Amino acid sequence: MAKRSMSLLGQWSSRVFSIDLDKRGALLNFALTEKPQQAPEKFRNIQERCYSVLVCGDDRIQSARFYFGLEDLLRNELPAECELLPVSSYLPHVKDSLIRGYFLKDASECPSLTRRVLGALGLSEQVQVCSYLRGPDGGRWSQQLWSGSENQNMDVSKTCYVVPSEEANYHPSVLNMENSDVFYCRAEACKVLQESCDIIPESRAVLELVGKTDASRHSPDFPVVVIEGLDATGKTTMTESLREALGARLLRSPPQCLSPWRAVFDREPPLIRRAFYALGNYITAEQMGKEASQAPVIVDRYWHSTASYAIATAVSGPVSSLPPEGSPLYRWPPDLLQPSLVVLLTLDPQERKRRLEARGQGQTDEEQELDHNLLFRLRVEEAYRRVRGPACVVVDAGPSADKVLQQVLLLIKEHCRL
Ligand SMILES: Nc1ncnc2c1ncn2[C@@H]1O[C@H](COP(=O)(O)OP(=O)(O)OP(=O)(O)O)[C@@H](O)[C@H]1O
Ligand SMILES: Nc1ccn([C@@H]2O[C@H](COP(=O)(O)O)[C@@H](O)[C@H]2O)c(=O)n1
Repeated sequence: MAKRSMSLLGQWSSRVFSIDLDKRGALLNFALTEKPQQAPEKFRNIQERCYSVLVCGDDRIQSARFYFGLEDLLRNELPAECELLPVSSYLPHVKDSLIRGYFLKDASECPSLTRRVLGALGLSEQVQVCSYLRGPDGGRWSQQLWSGSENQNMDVSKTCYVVPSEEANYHPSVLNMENSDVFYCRAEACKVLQESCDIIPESRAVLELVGKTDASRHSPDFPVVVIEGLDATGKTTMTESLREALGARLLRSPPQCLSPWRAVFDREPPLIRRAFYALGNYITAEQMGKEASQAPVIVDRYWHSTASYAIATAVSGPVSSLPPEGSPLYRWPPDLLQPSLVVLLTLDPQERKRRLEARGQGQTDEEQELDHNLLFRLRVEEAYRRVRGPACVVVDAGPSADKVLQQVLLLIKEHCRL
């Protein structure tokens, strides 16, 4: 079978498959071998009819969009008794080797419907379907790669056996984060939007706004202070108070000029959405450079937000599934202007919820996720603390607005020449 995706799949039998059993970090890992083997103990209670659907087309924009819509597509087409679990397949320690998809446990009365749906999917350029069979003794599990023919024939030459695999000491998504979730230079983020111009015409308008000058080495005359934090931690209150107290200019990232297109990019998969926010920082940086030649500048969100949300969303589970502290994934993009000080406002979750409710505004999907998923909130906050260049200074935003303001003013006095 000469499916174009085989180049991406690499050596089939060297791959590890990692099934995300829940959002709490329970990963079931298995590898493949060409010799028949007993199945891992953990697989004994998985029912007979299982499949994996991996998205592995060569066009990264199309693949990202296809994967983004795949869960809905499968839920709409498959019998309701099919359980869907996110699955990643990767070559251990090989950067950019990760392929995503879904692992499917079919408990329906109608196996032929499931096979028909998967057979049709397998014809697509973007998808690789496998089924898993229990051997006659019940102990062996084999994986068959589908040939992609209309009859859902299996390519028997691609049969492999499932064996347990060691748990990786980081989440598999870490392998593909650079230039998929986090962009460490303007050119890489621009490339994504350039590649998406045909399907997202708004990309052109964004690219036109991104300047080309490298202001990173220019040291502004006045201090630039960034205020970061989860939603409702008091960033707006703080940035407006600081503007008044210091006679400062107030900027935000993403900048106002991107507002008309933000909702469009918020509906796109991480690859495109994160590239948009990365570019927002470069536009804000240009504004910072100009404004800081005349007065102090206060910025509501900047690089720490972009990197932390992206990293924390790409992995699942507890804080330990984040890239380890000191990982280059927490570095500052060398071509992005560095602020003089970054303050991270933190808040007890209950108080944050109380303030959100008191404010009574609608929540974005990601805000709702923060509410429902304490682990996600913890990951974002920990990622904030790990980003370097400069590292953030953590301030408890629990006390009264005036007390928190006084504390931040003190920090500005300590860290910046005014
Ligand atoms: N120190 C404080 N004590 C009590 N309430 C506060 C304090 N700071 C801000 N608030 C209130 O909490 C709510 C959220 O604050 P604010 O809008 O400044 O947060 P934010 O971080 O900018 O939120 P978002 O990122 O969602 O826009 C507002 O109603 C604000 O008046
Ligand atoms: N510099 C930034 C700013 C924001 N984001 C993303 O936007 C969401 C939060 O924005 P709010 O307007 O609600 O404060 C957050 O989910 C981030 O994903 C970003 O990436 N970079």
